[in-house]
Amino acid sequence: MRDVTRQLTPGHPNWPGDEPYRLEPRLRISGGDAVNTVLIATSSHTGTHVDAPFHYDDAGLQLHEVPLSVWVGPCRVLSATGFDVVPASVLDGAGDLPERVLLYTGQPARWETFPTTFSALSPELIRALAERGVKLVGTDAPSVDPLTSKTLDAHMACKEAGVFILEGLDLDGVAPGAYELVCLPLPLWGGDGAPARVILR
Ligand SMILES: N[C@@H](CC(=O)c1ccccc1NC=O)C(=O)O
Ligand SMILES: [Zn+2]
Ligand SMILES: [Zn+2]
Repeated sequence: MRDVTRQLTPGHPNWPGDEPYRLEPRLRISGGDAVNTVLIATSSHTGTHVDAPFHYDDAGLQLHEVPLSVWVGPCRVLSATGFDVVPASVLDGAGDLPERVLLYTGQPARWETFPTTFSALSPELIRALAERGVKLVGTDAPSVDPLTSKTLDAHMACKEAGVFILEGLDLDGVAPGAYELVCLPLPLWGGDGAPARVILR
């Protein structure tokens, strides 16, 4: 079993301008309360997280409308390092693919700062995955589109092809191959996405 989740730490690098993860103390035993509690604050797109289609499509499914079966089941890890934009040719010779494909683009296990230059996925790759029956694409990069994209071409290709998105994985040192993916997003009603705990086994 391998945990491929980025640990959320206070100040975890975030999409520029977005809300960082933090815990704001509410009740404190040290202050005379019976228990400790916190307010959990974070963007829905911090660290390892899923996108619900509503993130990039007003008419798309919100998180509670996406079946858990999307996120759990057979998957393949493919290596796709060294690209600005990952081309469809990374699937050459990959054979039959399961419904979930995770791409290692070379991101390190820990982000000290937000990686502003990362590998995006090409719309052609998204379409080629969908043609092979893939329903979920995952990446170790913070997004499937480049940081400065205004048109979100890969997200739009996912919308058109019905491919769900998992972002911000830690795939450093994971051997390419076949696994079972267990990705459990927080059950946030109405969410456009959510942090997820993700393991491979
Ligand atoms: N596409 C990125 C997030 C993203 O685009 C974003 C996240 C927070 C605030 C603004 C964002 N994009 C704005 O154009 C993602 O899915 O994680
Ligand atoms: Zn996201
Ligand atoms: Zn996204």
